[in-house]
Amino acid sequence: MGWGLRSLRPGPRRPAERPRSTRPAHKRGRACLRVPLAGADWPRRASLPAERGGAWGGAPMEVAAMGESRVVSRAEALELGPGWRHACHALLYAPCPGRLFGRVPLRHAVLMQMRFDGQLGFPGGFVDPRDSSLEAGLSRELREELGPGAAPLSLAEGDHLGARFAETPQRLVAHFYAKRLSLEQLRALEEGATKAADHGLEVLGLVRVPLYTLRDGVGGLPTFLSNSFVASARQQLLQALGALGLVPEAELRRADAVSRKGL
Ligand SMILES: O=c1[nH]cnc2c1ncn2[C@H]1C[C@H](O)[C@@H](COP(=O)(O)OP(=O)(O)O)O1
Repeated sequence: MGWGLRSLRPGPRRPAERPRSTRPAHKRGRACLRVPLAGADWPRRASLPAERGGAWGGAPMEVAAMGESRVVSRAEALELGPGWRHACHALLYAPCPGRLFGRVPLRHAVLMQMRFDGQLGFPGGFVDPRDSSLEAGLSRELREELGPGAAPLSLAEGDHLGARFAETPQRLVAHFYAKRLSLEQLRALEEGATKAADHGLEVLGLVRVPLYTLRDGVGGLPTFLSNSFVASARQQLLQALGALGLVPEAELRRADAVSRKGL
């Protein structure tokens, strides 16, 4: 089955499955749900650029206290049929040669956003039945949340990094994309984001993720990871940083462990 409107249309939901809404009034009816994602890493893809080669290797992170979910390819996700909702979010990043305090390499600029609910997440959102494809839905959401500067980004199937689906609390597939920009493009996005329709409403501001760990072993990425993240965003961040080779995996594991122990 190819992409079709039917595959995006949510099926009937039992009232017991309906979560309490924290949505702004204008988006009520479009459910905001936590997606419990855990377990194995996203499949590696031969088509990934060389810099995406880092393998996650050992035990998966965030297994504890997570519900059941499964990895699914983009094509398989589209075969799930009616009754499944799809959400697409994207990690936008750029090489960043600068050094903090003149000595700590910044490595890359990676964008996340502070959401209306006080949690951190990636730009993106639910795909609507009227969107012609997952990527069209993602592009629409990026324009709403990042402003007109997002229009030329044109995320494509090839930028799909992975997806997971879960049956509870609602049948939802969480797709994740990554796109490498130039630092100039990323800066232009940051500057233009205050013109976005959602700015000051659903999106309170863009933030860059610190990809370094400071000398005290806590400042930087470990502290950032101790923030509150929406749904699977924290896991998506860690997996993408590893898969894209933006942070060495040993450092990622350490930052994850430190942030969990309590700072
Ligand atoms: O960054 C994210 N990573 C994974 N899942 C996310 C992220 N942000 C939100 N979500 C979840 C929460 C909801 O179940 C859906 C859609 O949420 P949202 O992006 O707020 O949707 P709209 O912009 O209102 O369309 O994904």
